[in-house]
Amino acid sequence: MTELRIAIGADHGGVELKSQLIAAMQAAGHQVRDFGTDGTASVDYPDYAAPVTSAVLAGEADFGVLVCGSGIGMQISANRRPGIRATVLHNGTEARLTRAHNNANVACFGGRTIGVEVALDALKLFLSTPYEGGRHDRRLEKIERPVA
Ligand SMILES: O=C(CO)[C@H](O)[C@H](O)[C@H](O)COP(=O)(O)O
Repeated sequence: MTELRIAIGADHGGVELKSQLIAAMQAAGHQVRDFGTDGTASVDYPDYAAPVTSAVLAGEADFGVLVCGSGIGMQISANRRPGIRATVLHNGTEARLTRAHNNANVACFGGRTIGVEVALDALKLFLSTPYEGGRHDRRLEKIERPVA
């Protein structure tokens, strides 16, 4: 697999899974930039979605990975930023499809809702599946276009 630059962040509900995802990505040869959090003290997920999505939008990271209790708060926060396409992943099929069809650039996980093996499988597929383009370009352009 090509070496990728990954920005990752989590709140307290995702910190354990974050460590496991980092270890797997580093073992696969990817370059990982960890924006925290590093402990189980209660924090606010938007504070971690912000620097990770900034790194993706600035071109400093190829992909972002965000983990909270459910993945949902991170997904909502990340998708407020134009140019970010973030998806909560529950399995490998969703990971493959959101790359192939949606050109997703941020993968979100629920540290309290997904098993580590399923998360690792989904992340591997997310990072290795290319965007298909073609008819999907038209739809992604419509997402970015202001609604009249
Ligand atoms: O945003 C979320 C819910 O959609 C995340 O799961 C958060 O991690 C969660 O809300 C944090 O909850 P806590 O009770 O403050 O630990």
